[in-house]
Amino acid sequence: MIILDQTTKRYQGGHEALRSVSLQVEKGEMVFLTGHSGAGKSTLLKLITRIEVPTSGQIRVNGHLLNRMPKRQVPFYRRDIGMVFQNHQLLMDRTVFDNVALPLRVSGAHPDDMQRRVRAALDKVGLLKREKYYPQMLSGGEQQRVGIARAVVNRPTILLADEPTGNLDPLLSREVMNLFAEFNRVGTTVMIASHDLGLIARMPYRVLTLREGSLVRSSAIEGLRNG
Ligand SMILES: Nc1ncnc2c1ncn2[C@@H]1O[C@H](COP(=O)(O)OP(=O)(O)OP(=O)(O)O)[C@@H](O)[C@H]1O
Repeated sequence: MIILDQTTKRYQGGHEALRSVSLQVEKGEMVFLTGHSGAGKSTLLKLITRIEVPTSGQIRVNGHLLNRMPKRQVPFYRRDIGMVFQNHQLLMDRTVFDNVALPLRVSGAHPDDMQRRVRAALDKVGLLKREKYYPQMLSGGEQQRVGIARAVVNRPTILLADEPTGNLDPLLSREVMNLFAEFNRVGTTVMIASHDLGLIARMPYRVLTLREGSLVRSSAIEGLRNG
């Protein structure tokens, strides 16, 4: 579960990226996070991954109070969170297998275990036959799916994505969103920051909307659908 309680984030220089945001995402829920460019979506995801810390207010994730988490505990905490980026941030000189294996190498997994888990993750995103390919040999949609496999290889309970369909055409965007929905169906909590209102409106999930750092709406999307 993700809980923000009157969370404010002011960056150095004084810009208030988030203003007293309170929200709760239930365990096993899938939500979209939307808002204009600069509204604070990435900042919110960075607070949840503990890349940034709030200036005031609290964040609690899976029972951990992030404000008070000692630095040495952060890598362990992050193993339970998968992160997907718009530009997927794959290593272009490594194979698909090695890219997906990266988080397991960092956490010191046993080689046998690594192989099994990388293949399981690639299987889930439909890329089992591409493990020996290099990223540039794949389409944009496939590259994004490698990024998703890497994010889930540690079997995180929370999956976060920052504009994961930003570079994809509508069909591939839909495929990628459906993939997130599949991970959600088996129990993963999913939060996706996205500008793609058309796509979001077609999916049955709660939408959190930020405007200039404030949460302006947290609702089901009936209005959007009917409108
Ligand atoms: N490290 C930083 N230092 C100072 N200001 C920052 C920093 N990171 C973000 N900001 C500012 O905070 C505000 C919110 O940024 P953020 O990246 O969270 O927005 P966003 O909603 O994700 O935008 P986009 O959709 O364009 O990615 C912006 O005004 C941005 O310029």
